[in-house]
Amino acid sequence: MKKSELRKEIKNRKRQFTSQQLSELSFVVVMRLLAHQRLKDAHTVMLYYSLPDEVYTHTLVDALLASGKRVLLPRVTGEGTMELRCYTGPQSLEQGAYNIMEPVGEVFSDYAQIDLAVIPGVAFDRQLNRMGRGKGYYDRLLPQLGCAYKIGICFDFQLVESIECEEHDIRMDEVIAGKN
Ligand SMILES: Nc1nc2c(c(=O)[nH]1)N(C=O)[C@@H](CNc1ccc(C(=O)N[C@@H](CCC(=O)O)C(=O)O)cc1)CN2
Ligand SMILES: Nc1ncnc2c1ncn2[C@@H]1O[C@H](COP(=O)(O)OP(=O)(O)OP(=O)(O)O)[C@@H](O)[C@H]1O
Repeated sequence: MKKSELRKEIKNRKRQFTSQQLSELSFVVVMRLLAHQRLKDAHTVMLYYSLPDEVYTHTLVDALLASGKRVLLPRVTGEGTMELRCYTGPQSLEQGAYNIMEPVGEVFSDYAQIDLAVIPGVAFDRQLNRMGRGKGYYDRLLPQLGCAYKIGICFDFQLVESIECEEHDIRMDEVIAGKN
C-alpha cells in the first residue's frame, strides 16, 4: 500500500473510536511503557505532547517529571524542522504549530544525553519501520539522537504488515501498542 493510502486507511480506522475509547486504549499503552525497564532506567526522555488522535501523553509527561526525569518535548521551528525544549510543567506550554502545545523553556541541544525517545507515528510495521505525518520532522531529528533507545507508541489499529520505507527513514528499536 502506498503511504498516502495507508494514511487514509489509518484515518478511517481512527474514526471508528470515540475520544473516550481512544483515551482508554491510551491508558493500556502508557502502562506498558511505564513498566518498561528502559524508561525506569532513563534519566533524560524525549516525548511528545499528544494531539487528540494520538496515544495520550499529557499525564505521562507530568508523572515522569514528578519522578525526577528530564522530559524533552519538540517545538516546531520551521518547515520540517524542530528543536527540543525541557518540559517543566503545564504552565510552561504554549500553543504552537498544528495546535500542538509546546514548551517555552530552555532549548536542549545535547542530544547525546537522551537515553530514551518515545515517538508517535501514524503507523508502524513488524520490521519496526515508522510512518509519520509526512512532513519529515522526526526523519530529520532522529539521525541526530545518537544512542537513544527509540520506542514508537501507537494504538493496535496502527500496526500494519509493512510500510514502504525510504533511505532516510530511521527504524524504531521497539514498538509498543496495546497488546503486541
Ligand atoms: N504530538 C505531536 N507533536 C509533534 C509531532 C507529532 O506528530 N505529534 N510532530 C511530528 O511530526 C511534529 C509536528 N509535526 C506535525 C505535522 C503534521 C501535523 C498534522 O496535523 N497534519 C495533518 C495534516 C495537516 C496539513 O497537511 O497541514 C494530519 O496529519 O492530518 C501535526 C504535526 C512535532 N511535534
Ligand atoms: N533527513 C532529511 N533531510 C531532508 N529531507 C528529508 C529528510 N527526511 C525526510 N525528508 C523529506 O521529508 C518529507 C517527508 O518524509 P516522510 O514521508 O518520510 O515523513 P514521515 O516520516 O511520514 O513524517 P514525520 O517524520 O514528520 O513524522 C519527504 O519529502 C522527505 O523527502
